[in-house]
Amino acid sequence: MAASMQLIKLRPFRLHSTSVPKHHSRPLVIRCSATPKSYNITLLPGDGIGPEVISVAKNVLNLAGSLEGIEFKFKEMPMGGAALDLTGVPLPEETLTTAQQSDAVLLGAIGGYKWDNNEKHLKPETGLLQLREGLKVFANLRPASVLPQLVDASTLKKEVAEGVDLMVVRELTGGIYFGKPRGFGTNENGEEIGFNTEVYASYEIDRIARIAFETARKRNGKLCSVDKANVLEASMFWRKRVIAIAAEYPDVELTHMYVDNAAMQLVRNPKQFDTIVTNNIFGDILSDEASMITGSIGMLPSASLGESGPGLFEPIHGSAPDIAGQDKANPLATILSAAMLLKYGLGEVKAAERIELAVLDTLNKGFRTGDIYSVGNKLVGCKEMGEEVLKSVDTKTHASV
Ligand SMILES: NC(=O)C1=CN([C@@H]2O[C@H](COP(=O)(O)OP(=O)(O)OC[C@H]3O[C@@H](n4cnc5c(N)ncnc54)[C@H](O)[C@@H]3O)[C@@H](O)[C@H]2O)C=CC1
Ligand SMILES: CC(C)CC(=O)C(=O)O
Ligand SMILES: [Mg+2]
Repeated sequence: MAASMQLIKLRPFRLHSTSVPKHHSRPLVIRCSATPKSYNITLLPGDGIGPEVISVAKNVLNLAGSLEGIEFKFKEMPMGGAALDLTGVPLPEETLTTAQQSDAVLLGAIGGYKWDNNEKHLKPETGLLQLREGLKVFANLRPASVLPQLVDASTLKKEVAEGVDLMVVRELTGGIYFGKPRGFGTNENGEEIGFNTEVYASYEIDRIARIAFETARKRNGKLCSVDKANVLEASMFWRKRVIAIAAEYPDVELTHMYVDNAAMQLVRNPKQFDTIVTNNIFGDILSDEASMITGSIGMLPSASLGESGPGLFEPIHGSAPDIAGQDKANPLATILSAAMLLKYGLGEVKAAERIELAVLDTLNKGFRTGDIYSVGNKLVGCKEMGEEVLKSVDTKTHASV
């Protein structure tokens, strides 16, 4: 297989400042690799399948690193429901401080049935929002590409799915998930209500728009901004700011689409899209939708980056309580998140590519977890999939895949 078939079609970059220079033609490179290389990684396994996929991804990260002369010091901290049970809060101060002081953070997933319906208490999900806010990781990159090995796992017809290669750039620390006022109350008729607020300031839109334009420029120069500017003032403002920032990127073709149409177009003709930029909630929803084009939500990794400090890397899926503890989870999304950690978080591109190639090799050999299984392949569990990827990390190089 050609070495050019990258899982993640974007050169590494680090988000430097809100004022990215005009017509920036070089990748915003991270740190130079100095020897000996040692990195502190905070591991946040969380809940449900989180610990299962983190345990596998940690081993893969460790091996890929060691083969490239990199040492990792891992520190595992409680987060989400596990932390709520242990400490009474979903993001203990020590967890946040450890994460902030590390070189990168790898998260499994949080949440589950056990903590549903506890309106009075903090939810595991509150901890995740606090973590993203605490790390100031406003830019969430969610690549979604259909691998040739998994075309038959896509929910779409072969000819529609083949070759899909998208990047969703999701704003991660603003919008309705963070807007105030929020809460429960009563309306003027005395009826109970729940309410949230969608609010975006210009600096929040400008900085994510610049990241999206930079991303599109490094890919194929096409950016689609998804909003609901026909109805929502926050979206009208979003569109106005994206258009203003577009003046800095005359080489990038900008289009706009309403989110309802985008949801439909994604499954009608996904190849019309390359880079999509959108707000927190629309990006959350559209990336889950895009995952099924690629075969499974168990395949999609993500990188959340800020202007400085450690990045947060996590699969886009949740804690999957329906399959937790059964060794059924697909660990590839988390393994690929570890590759993104190496590439975008640490600038360790070679080690990242080792992981990407190992994933492709494992799929080439026919290993499949249940979510991406098709007849003729070998059905494996989370652990065995991890072991197979480990074997491939050990043996595969660019030349041999
Ligand atoms: N970043 C995070 O930690 C996230 C946490 N959540 C939380 O996770 C809990 C469950 O949420 P759901 O809506 O059920 O979403 P989910 O993503 O956990 O699961 C949705 C469906 O996808 C399947 N699935 C997810 N990951 C998989 C994997 N790696 N391999 C195979 N199948 C997989 C699940 O079995 C389930 O059928 C909730 O408490 C939710 O708030 C949801 C999304 C993100
Ligand atoms: C669990 C939520 C806080 C967010 C979510 O679903 C996501 O980021 O994908
Ligand atoms: Mg989500």
